[in-house]
Amino acid sequence: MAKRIQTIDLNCYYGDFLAVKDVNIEIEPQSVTAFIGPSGCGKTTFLRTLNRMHEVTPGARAEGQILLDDEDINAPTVDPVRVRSTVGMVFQRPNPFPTMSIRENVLAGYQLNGIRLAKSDSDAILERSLTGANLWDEVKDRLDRPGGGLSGGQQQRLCIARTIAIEPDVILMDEPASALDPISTLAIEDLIHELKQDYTVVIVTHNMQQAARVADKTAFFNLQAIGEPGGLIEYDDTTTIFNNPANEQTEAYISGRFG
Ligand SMILES: Nc1ncnc2c1ncn2[C@@H]1O[C@H](COP(=O)(O)OP(=O)(O)OP(=O)(O)O)[C@@H](O)[C@H]1O
Repeated sequence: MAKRIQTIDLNCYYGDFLAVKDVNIEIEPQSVTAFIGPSGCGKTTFLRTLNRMHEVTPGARAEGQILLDDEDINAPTVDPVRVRSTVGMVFQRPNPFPTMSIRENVLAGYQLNGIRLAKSDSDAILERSLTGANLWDEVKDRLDRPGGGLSGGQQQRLCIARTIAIEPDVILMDEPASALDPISTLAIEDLIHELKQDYTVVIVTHNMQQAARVADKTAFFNLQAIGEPGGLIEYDDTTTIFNNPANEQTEAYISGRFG
C-alpha cells in the first residue's frame, strides 16, 4: 500500500564530506515525484538514503529522520533489509540476474529472503508482477528462458516486476530510462503513470521533458557552490516548477541557463 515519505533535516555524508544538506520534504502517497538538478547536486545520494542503500557504500551515512507514514526508517533499531523490501529500487541500467530465468528473476526477492512459496502462490505473484510491469503478454510463453535474453526495455520492466513482486509501499527509480531507446522509454513512462495508483513513486531524471510528462510534483536540487553540499531548492507541483518557479536558480536551470 502506498505510503507517505517525509524527511526531516536529512544530511547525507560520504565519510566527512557532507554531500546533501538539511533536506525537508514530504512526498505524498500515490503520486510520482521527480528529482531534477545539475550533476553532482546529490539527487542519487538523497534517493538512495530513502531506502538506506546509501549506507551500503563504505563510510557513507545519513543523519536525520526518514518517516514512512509515521515510522522513522532511519532509526538505528530498524533493520535496513526490511526497509529495502518496503521501499524498492530500480536502477539506471537494467540489472536482471542474466542466467536466471524470467520466472526466477521476478521471484528473486522471495528466494533471497529464504521464503518458500507454494507453486500456486508463486504463479499468482509471477503473473501479477509481470502484468503490473506491462510485460506479461510479451513473456508469458517463455517464462523459463533467461532474463538476459530480453531487450533492454524488457529487462528494465522485468526489474520493475521484480520490485513489485515483494509488494513494496514505495518505488524509487534512478534514471530508469536513461539507458533505453525512445520507444522503451515511453513504455517505462506509461508504466510509471500506472504504478502511482498503487505505490508512491520517486524518480531521478536528467530529462526535464520526462519529469514534466510523468511527475505530479518536482523537486529541484542544486549546489550552493563547488565543494559545498547540495540541497533542495524548490519543491512544488510540476506545472509550477516548469511554468512559474518561485526561485531564481530553478528558473535558470529549467530555462537551460546552467546545468
Ligand atoms: N561513493 C561516493 N564517495 C564519495 N563521494 C561520492 C560518492 N558518490 C557520490 N559522491 C559525491 O556526492 C555528491 C553528490 O553526488 P550524486 O551522485 O548524489 O549527485 P547527482 O545529483 O545524482 O549527480 P548526477 O546527476 O551526475 O548523477 C557529489 O559531490 C559526488 O562526487
